[in-house]
Amino acid sequence: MYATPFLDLPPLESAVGEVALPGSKSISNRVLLLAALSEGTTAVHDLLDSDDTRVMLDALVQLGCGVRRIAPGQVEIDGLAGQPPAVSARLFLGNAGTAMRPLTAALAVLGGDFVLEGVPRMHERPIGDLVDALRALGCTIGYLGNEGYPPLAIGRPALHLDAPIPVRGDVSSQFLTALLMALPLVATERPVVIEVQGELISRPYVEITLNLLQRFGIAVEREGWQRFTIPAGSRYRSPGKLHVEADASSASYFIALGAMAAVEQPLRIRGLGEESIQGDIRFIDAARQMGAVVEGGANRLAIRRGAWPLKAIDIDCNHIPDAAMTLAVMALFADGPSTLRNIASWRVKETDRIAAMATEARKLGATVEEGPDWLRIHPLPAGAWKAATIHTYDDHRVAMCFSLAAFNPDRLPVRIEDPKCVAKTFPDYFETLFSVARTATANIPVLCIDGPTASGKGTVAAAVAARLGYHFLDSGAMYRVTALAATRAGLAIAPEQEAAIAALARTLPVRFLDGRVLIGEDDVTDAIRTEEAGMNASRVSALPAVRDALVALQHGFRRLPGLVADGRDMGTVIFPGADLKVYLTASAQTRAERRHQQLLAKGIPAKIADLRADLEARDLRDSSRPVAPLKPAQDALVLDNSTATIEQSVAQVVSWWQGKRPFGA
Ligand SMILES: Nc1ncnc2c1ncn2[C@@H]1O[C@H](COP(=O)(O)OP(=O)(O)O)[C@@H](O)[C@H]1O
Ligand SMILES: Nc1ccn([C@H]2C[C@H](O)[C@@H](COP(=O)(O)OP(=O)(O)O)O2)c(=O)n1
Repeated sequence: MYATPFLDLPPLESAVGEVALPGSKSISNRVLLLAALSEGTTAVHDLLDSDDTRVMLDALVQLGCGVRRIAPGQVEIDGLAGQPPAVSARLFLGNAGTAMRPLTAALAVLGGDFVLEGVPRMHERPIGDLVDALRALGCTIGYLGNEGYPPLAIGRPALHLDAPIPVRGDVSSQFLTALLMALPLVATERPVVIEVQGELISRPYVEITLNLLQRFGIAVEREGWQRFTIPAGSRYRSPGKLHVEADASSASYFIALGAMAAVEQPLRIRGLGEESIQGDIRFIDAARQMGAVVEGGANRLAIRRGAWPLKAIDIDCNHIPDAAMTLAVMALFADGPSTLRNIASWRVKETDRIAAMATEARKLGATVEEGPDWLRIHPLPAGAWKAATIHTYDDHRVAMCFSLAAFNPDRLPVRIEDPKCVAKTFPDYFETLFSVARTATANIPVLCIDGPTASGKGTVAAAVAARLGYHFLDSGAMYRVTALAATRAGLAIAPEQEAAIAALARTLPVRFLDGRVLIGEDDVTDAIRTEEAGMNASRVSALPAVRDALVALQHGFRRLPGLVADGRDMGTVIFPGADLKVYLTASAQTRAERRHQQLLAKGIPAKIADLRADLEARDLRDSSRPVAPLKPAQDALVLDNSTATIEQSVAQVVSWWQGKRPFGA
């Protein structure tokens, strides 16, 4: 997951390969609650691991369920067997509507002493229609903040279930889902009837609910979409084991990606097929209408580009409310204006999604019209795109949708603010995108920090990489590893052995893993950091054939979404076209003192004067060698940080970087 303030997506050109998607959010949270309400233990497989499922699991633990995390994506839940949980509890449900609504209904019907609350945005998402329906059947629910919104206080009910229970269906189908999951708990002696008032929106989500209720032993009778009867004698029973399908809404981004960018070979999705029980699978039909070629199997999809530009679409999105947001970005690549209708529910989601999609698409240069429950997006022709900073409103879908704008024909990067908001349903969304997206190497940004030893290059470069979410190349480590391997192989570090050392360097099984450096399985992280290893690295680095041998390895670090590289010749030789080159330096005395501190911290005694003499010798060798000597690139910005702190140095480099980006202030 990218926990950076923003993530810059370089211009992307095509997509190929296969993705495995996280489990469905809708199915995951329903299954967790049903398992909690059932008799018996349920083993849930392929469960989505995200913010929303985490708050649900935490709530279930607080309510007294046995929850065992067996492996990533696998939990076992010991059900409460329909008994009221013994404890009173204060449940924090984040911004998870799929936890707030069903838990409100279930706990209100079971009764107890509960408070249900969430993040500030959750307290702006209406729940009054559900509360009204629950109060009408005798539940005790109070508002602790604003009337009609969480947080809620739940007490003990005096239920009367003889008359049909009315619930509004035109704001959110989650209210009906919540009642359908709660009322089997009290339909023991008599049937319970729910009547939907108004047109029921998002029916496919209700179908998921009915399908899962069936799996847990409850056969709801349905008359049209107006009347639902939960039969007398209903009792939740665990199905034992249950697999969660991959999330069809998450799949929409990759279906769109295939439609836009899988030109020669299809993009493949695992864990989801056309027969999915999730309504958002019908996004496939919309994508096909826009020109995508989609082939589906039982548990897989393959998508590639058909019509290009995509065909404009005019569509009622009631049946695919979440996935339809993806169409709004696809519409930028269409052959005419596209209209998305019947999307009033977007206004009360994680954010006002109609406003958000319109505002952010306009930043890209698009013309967008919006109404109370519709959105019309005009295509953006080549030459008219702008490099935009996309605000994401703590809404995972806004972030994921707009990542597709990186495929713009003008080859402009797209900045996504607060990329970690995708954690709500798809924590590794961007990593997954980068695993299948392709672009010319020249499009991948590189930032070089060169300079003499102990100037702080490594420290500053690693911090800048972390700040930007970029990869980090410590090129000095490659010379250090080569020198160590040569010494261990009994080779003298001298010109006579140049060819042999170069051959060794070319086939060296070196790996960089979470800050550790490995040769094969051998962890050499500490062994390459000694002063002697540094001096040997300097010697080995003066051999031209060795430098040659390490070029490809260094170029290999230039991967999406970008690279920060530190060394001696990053800006002059290895990445001469880098977007930003910094030459970091400090006085010899300051650098000797820094090394001294560094060694002391490791418990290695040293004299500052000796260290200074050594580093001056190393500076001289590194800068006087004929091949790739240490010197500032012609277009490098020089930063002497003798009197600056690490944080100030990092801030300066990041500020220079921002100045090079096309996003404006
Ligand atoms: N202003 C500063 N900028 C960068 N590093 C500093 C600064 N002040 C002290 N240091 C310390 O200097 C030491 C050398 O930094 P390092 O990144 O290893 O240098 P290099 O990679 O250039 O050899 C580290 O212990 C680092 O924490
Ligand atoms: N891009 C690079 C990086 C390092 N080297 C050589 C020269 C250096 O003295 C050694 C060790 O580099 P390293 O960056 O690890 O050393 P310091 O941390 O600056 O002491 O490798 C190089 O020639 N080219």
